[in-house]
Amino acid sequence: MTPPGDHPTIPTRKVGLLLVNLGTPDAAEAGAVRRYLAEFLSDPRVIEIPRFVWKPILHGIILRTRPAKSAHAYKQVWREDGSPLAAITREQAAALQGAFGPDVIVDYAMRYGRPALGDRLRALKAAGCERILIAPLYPQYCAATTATANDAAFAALAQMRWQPALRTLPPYHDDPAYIDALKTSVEASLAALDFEPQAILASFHGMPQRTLELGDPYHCHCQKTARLLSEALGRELTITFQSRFGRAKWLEPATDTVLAGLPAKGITRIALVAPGFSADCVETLEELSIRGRETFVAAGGTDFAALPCLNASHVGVAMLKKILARELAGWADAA
Ligand SMILES: C=CC1=C(C)c2cc3[nH]c(cc4nc(cc5[nH]c(cc1n2)c(C)c5CCC(=O)O)C(CCC(=O)O)=C4C)c(C)c3C=C
Ligand SMILES: [Fe+2]
Ligand SMILES: [Fe+2]
Repeated sequence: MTPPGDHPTIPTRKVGLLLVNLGTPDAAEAGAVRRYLAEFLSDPRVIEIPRFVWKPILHGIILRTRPAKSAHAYKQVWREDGSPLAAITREQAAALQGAFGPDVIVDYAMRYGRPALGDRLRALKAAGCERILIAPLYPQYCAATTATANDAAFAALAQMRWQPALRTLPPYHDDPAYIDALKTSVEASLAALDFEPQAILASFHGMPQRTLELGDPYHCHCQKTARLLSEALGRELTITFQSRFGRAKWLEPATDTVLAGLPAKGITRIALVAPGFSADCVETLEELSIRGRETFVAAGGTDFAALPCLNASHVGVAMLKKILARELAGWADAA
């Protein structure tokens, strides 16, 4: 039977896989950084204080002072193809295209900035995806990252008459495939160094201490990843938390404080790994690799190496393929 003229077109059935990362400015310029920070830091999942207290601070102080400082940081790590975080996430999506068979369309989005999560979700739906796996690429669950990415996906669905079925990637902080990929990557990076580190630091993005008390599992997930990675490597790891923001108490010990204190304890040769970041970004390339090194050397350190994240490396992509294939089970078989 021919459908009536106003009947919606029904595209071929597909499955969508949307990789999601935090977000990043469109350019390493104060204006673009201000737009990005305004969106990011207005998210109540990120800043958990009453809006009437936070808004004047954000608009009266932070957005007047921070963009220029952050733009300077972004300028130092910016690539020809854009922000490292967006460029690497794009590479990860490209490397996974076709990995789950011809009926799975792989795309990527940013929670803040572009490509916008809602836009890419609607594009997958328009391409015929009746089932979509949202994959926030955060190994350790955190309300400020994982939950807000999922919130944005559900908010986009709330606007749809004909919704796709949705799955979300659970945290993978203790997944053997993830720990194994980290171990392989860290061992290869260590083998390429021209010095023998006396200590390895595992630096995770920090969070306000209060979020731990409110029940966020992030701190425990970081501890477990570090313990499992340390066991896999057969050597001790010192866990630290970086990127402190604002005046509240954040998780400790702080990466910069530890870096400044190690040489006085006779530790002058170190390697630093950032297992919580699935892609290198301003927080690893500028805060750790550039400023972290400066802090360590100024305190008397002699040898410093910030190891690369898993990124779109062979082991990194193989790990993503494994954990994503499991979440796509019943929807699509890995090719
Ligand atoms: C209160 C502020 C912040 C919280 C909470 C927070 C949590 C959090 N962030 C990441 C991962 C990333 N953060 C990145 C940048 C970044 N983070 C904050 C603040 C908070 N993050 C700011 C202000 C910025 C921007 C950079 C700057 O101005 O210093 C990035 C990199 C983005 C990029 O463009 O490269 C990532 C990735 C996690 C995992 C997390 C909670 C666990
Ligand atoms: Fe952050
Ligand atoms: Fe930072």
